[in-house]
Order: sequence, then structure tokens, then C-alpha cells
Amino acid sequence: MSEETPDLAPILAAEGISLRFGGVRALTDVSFAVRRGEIFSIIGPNGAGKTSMVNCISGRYRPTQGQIRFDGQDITRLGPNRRAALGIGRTFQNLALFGHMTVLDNIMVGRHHLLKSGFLRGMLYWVGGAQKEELAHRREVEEIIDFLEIQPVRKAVAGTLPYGLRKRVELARAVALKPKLILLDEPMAGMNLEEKEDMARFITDLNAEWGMTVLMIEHDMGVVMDISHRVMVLDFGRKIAEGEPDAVLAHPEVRRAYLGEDALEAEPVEA
Ligand SMILES: Nc1ncnc2c1ncn2[C@@H]1O[C@H](COP(=O)(O)OP(=O)(O)OP(=O)(O)O)[C@@H](O)[C@H]1O
Repeated sequence: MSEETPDLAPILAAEGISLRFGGVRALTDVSFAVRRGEIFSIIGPNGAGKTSMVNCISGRYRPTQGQIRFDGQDITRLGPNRRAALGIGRTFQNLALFGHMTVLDNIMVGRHHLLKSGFLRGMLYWVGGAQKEELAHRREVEEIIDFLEIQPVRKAVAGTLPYGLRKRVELARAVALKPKLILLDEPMAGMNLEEKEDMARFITDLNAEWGMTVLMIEHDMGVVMDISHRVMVLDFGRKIAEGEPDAVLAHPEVRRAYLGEDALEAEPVEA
């Protein structure tokens, strides 16, 4: 591996990742690295292996071959909870909120995962030490609520909110875990234009103001090219391109395999 300057040092490095489901090759020898502080997106047609790759990183799937390093540590064999504790957060393609709970409680649930021993913590609460911690938690949660502009609905039951807002609450819950790297699985899916614009702004602010490194899968090419620092393209489980958005868009194999010339002409993208 080449020498890296500190800010270009990868926070996440996947090397030679292959994943098979029986006869299906979901991923074949995919290597890439996400730099600390960047927004990195994975794109590709349906079935290209994007979610499989994210699941390999979050620990939901274990690759058939290859190694994943996070923050300098080999995490290939760690389970999802250990990876979350190391600082890998995620949101899901389909909403995963507790619909009957309030927005605030949903986000607090995220926070409680930060604490390793729930039982011991419960005991300590009554002794007093954890009470202070609880207050500090609340303050931080309020900060996240402010940041994601969900104050007006903080007491609302999550299941009653419009879809776009629920997605934002889900993001808040993932952010509440204070991950160093956040994995976003189609954060704009099912959103209208305004909701997408809001979500794009929150993601860029999380990245720029809170210093969170973002790894995102997203089908909306406009958004991807607009907010990503770098993009990787998968096709049939293989990496066909990686680089800055403009370079990736210009890549002949990407044009052929994924976008199609028509799509490119119809949708000019600003640098
Ligand atoms: N749990 C699984 N069992 C069997 N095959 C799977 C499983 N998960 C994914 N696959 C297969 O692996 C390949 C890659 O799927 P994956 O969901 O990772 O693609 P994707 O790029 O995320 O697609 P989409 O954009 O449709 O979400 C597909 O052929 C899919 O059918």
C-alpha cells in the first residue's frame, strides 16, 4: 500500500471482497477505500452488489473472501454490534423505526446502544452516576434534533409522521450513536424533490460540520454526483470505476454499462 497523508488515510479499506450466495456471485474481488472525512457513494444497477457490500461492512454478511479494515483494525470477523461499537453506524433501505414510540424515544434508543452494559447501567442510575450521564445524553440528543430540524415533531409518535420526516428521524437515530463512519442505504428512496433536497443538505452538513465520514448507496444520480467527493461503480458484483464524480461519469464503461448514453445527455450534472 502507498504512503498516505493523514487526512487521506482511509478510515475504511475493503480489499479483495468476494461474496457468494450459493451459485450467485454478489461481489467479486472488490477493493476500495473510504478516506476520513469524505462522502463516498456506491452506485450501480439493480443487483450490482451495493447492498451486499454495505452489509459486508456493517457485519451483517461475512465476505467469502477478502479483508475489511476500519480505523486501522481488521474487522472482517467481527459481528455487527462490535463494529457499531467501533464507530460504524447505518440506516436501512426500508425504514426501521419503532413506529409506536415518540421521535425522542426512538433517538434515545440509539443513544442507549452507546452504553455497553444496560443492566449495570440501570442499577447505577439509581446510585446517581448514570443520572448525570443521562442528562448529558439528552443534551446531545437535543443537539441532533435541532441539527436535523425535527424539533416540532420531537414528541410525535414516529409512525404517524410523513415518510420523509421518518427517514430523517431514522438518520437522527443513527447519528445519535456518534459513528465515525455512517452507512446510508438509499437515504433518498421514496422521497419527493423537496425531501431529497433537505436530506442532501443534512448529509452534506453532517459531513462538513460534524466531520462524519459518509458511505452512501443511492439511486438518484443527480444527488450522488452533487454531494459525493468520490464514487465507486459496481456492475454485476465487480468494480468498474472509482473516482471523482466527473471522471466516473465520463468513464466509458460506466456510460455503457450503467447510465446509458441517453441518460447522460438528458441529465447534465454540475461539477
Ligand atoms: N441474501 C441473499 N441471498 C441470495 N442472494 C442474494 C442475497 N442478497 C443479495 N443477493 C444477490 O446478490 C446480488 C447482489 O444483490 P444486492 O442486493 O447486493 O444488489 P444491489 O446493487 O444492492 O441492488 P438494488 O439496487 O436492487 O438494491 C443479486 O444478484 C442478489 O439477488
